[in-house]
Amino acid sequence: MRSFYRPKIDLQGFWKFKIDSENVGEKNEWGKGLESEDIIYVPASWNEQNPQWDQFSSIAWYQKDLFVSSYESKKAWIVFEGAGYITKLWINGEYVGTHEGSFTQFKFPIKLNTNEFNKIVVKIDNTPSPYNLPPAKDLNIAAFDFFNYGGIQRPVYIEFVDECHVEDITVYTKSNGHLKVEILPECNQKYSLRFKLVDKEGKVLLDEESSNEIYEKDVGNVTPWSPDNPYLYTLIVEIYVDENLKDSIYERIGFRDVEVKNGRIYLNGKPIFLKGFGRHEDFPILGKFMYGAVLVRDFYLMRKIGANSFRTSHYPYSNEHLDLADEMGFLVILEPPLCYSNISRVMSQEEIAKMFSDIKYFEKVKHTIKEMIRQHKNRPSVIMYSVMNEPPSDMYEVAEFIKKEVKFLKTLDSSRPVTFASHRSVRDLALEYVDIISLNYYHGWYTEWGDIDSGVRTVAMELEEIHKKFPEKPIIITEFGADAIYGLHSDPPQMWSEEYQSEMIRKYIEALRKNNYIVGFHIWNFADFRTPQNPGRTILNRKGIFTRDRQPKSAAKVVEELFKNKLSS
Ligand SMILES: Cc1cc(=O)oc2cc(O[C@@H]3O[C@H](C(=O)O)[C@@H](O)[C@H](O)[C@H]3O)ccc12
Repeated sequence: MRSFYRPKIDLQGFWKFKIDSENVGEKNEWGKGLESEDIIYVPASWNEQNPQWDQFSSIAWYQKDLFVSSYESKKAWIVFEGAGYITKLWINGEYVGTHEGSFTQFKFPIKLNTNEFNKIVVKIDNTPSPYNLPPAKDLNIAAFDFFNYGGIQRPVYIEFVDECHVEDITVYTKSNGHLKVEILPECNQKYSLRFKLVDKEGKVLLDEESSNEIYEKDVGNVTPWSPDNPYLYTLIVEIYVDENLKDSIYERIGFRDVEVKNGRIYLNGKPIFLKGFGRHEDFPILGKFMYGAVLVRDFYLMRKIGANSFRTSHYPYSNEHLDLADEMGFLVILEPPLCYSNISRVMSQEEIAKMFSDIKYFEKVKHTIKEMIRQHKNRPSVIMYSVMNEPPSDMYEVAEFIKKEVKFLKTLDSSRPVTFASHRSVRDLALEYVDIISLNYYHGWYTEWGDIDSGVRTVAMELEEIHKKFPEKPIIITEFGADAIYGLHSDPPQMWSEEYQSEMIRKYIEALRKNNYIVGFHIWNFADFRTPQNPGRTILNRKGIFTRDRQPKSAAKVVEELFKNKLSS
């Protein structure tokens, strides 16, 4: 939800910074102000801004001093689009609140002093823990294969609103022009609402008043949203008291339907085939902040190659990231920060069973999923949810957790299909709980290494077995790929060479595309990205078909040919 109307102070820029390795800041009342000469830029992860902070994954403090002249009778809140892992806030020495989780937006109501400087002090605790989402033991022993960047990593700003305002809206659309909007107003006075729908050319299609918090309308002849024509409308909701405008918010919406039937995924009544990538938010020096220009380059590269889709592996991406998916017509599988690929490095089997049976852990997961859906539910690009990545779901306790999680998610949003990315193949006990089966395969890399043909045969056999068991469910290959060091060549193709990566991707797609129950291929990964240090990684995971600075490896041409000529749309 965005607004052209609410006054806003962007807190992007240089902040005071102080490392607190011993966690003494709270005891010494650093919330009242920091003594430090260190400077940091927001938004961006702290790690690569100074080599001394690179391997630092503990506690650090930020401070911004802000002169506020006046903000009349408005309410103020501070919005963090993403910071963490644990964020604590003080304003002028007063503790305000705490938030857990790095990848979802949150806000705190705040009181600012006028005609003087206000001290905004933030404590970030990015200490890895097995109970974090996602779990880790330390910087290099994590259940996930991406670097544990920390800090205020996404935009942060102060927004001013009237006491009477729109707190949230939920939008449902259909490709035939049906529109339903649920409003959550916060207002102690008698109010009225106004709904406006404006098309791309600026033509006002609707302008209606209503006192009802549910607004439903057949708009009529709309242009549906699709990857070929990602047509967006602007929906504006205004709230009035005695004819006086109190708040105005907007959403960019698309009219589209998603359905799973007859073993396929349908968008606006037509079967779709997903061609794309698992991605990461990762860029040199910025860490987990994706600068808008980098996103634009990424999306043009994906478009050039013929991709139409990606998964937000392995956490919900930033607002700007998904704004661009809406604007440029990419189909998104939205995933919460639940990634368990290497969980056995972090905890024992008994500990895993205990964690997944723990009601407190489930409550934490529910809370994060709620935040993720609230933030991204109105996006036309989001066509399905992946509830987690690579859980050890050959264990009964984990499969039961997934069953509960899927059920919970559907109570929040039943309009989109649900999946999870499995790497347990035929041994997975949770495939029955999802609408679409998603499988990650690395035969030819982690197993049958050096022998792509044998790897592909194994995958083909396992797929047949899974399809026989669930003949009605569409299957997406959500991960497959091989590391390639840019500039390393080998004839014949050998592991880590550009040729091996190209061959692996080509052979997987050529062999498996014949199975008509497969409805998508996502290559792992779009670009190289930073990982924890371990003997299997050379600072980066090199499975990108682009380098970390977005230059193409040989595989990029191969993928373009496959996506454009060998796979249907
Ligand atoms: C050691 C290992 C074996 C295996 O068969 O699969 C596998 C998968 C792993 O994680 C997933 O794959 C990507 C990768 O390894 O390149 C990760 O980057 C991704 O986040 C994971 O979904 C890790 C290790 C193994």
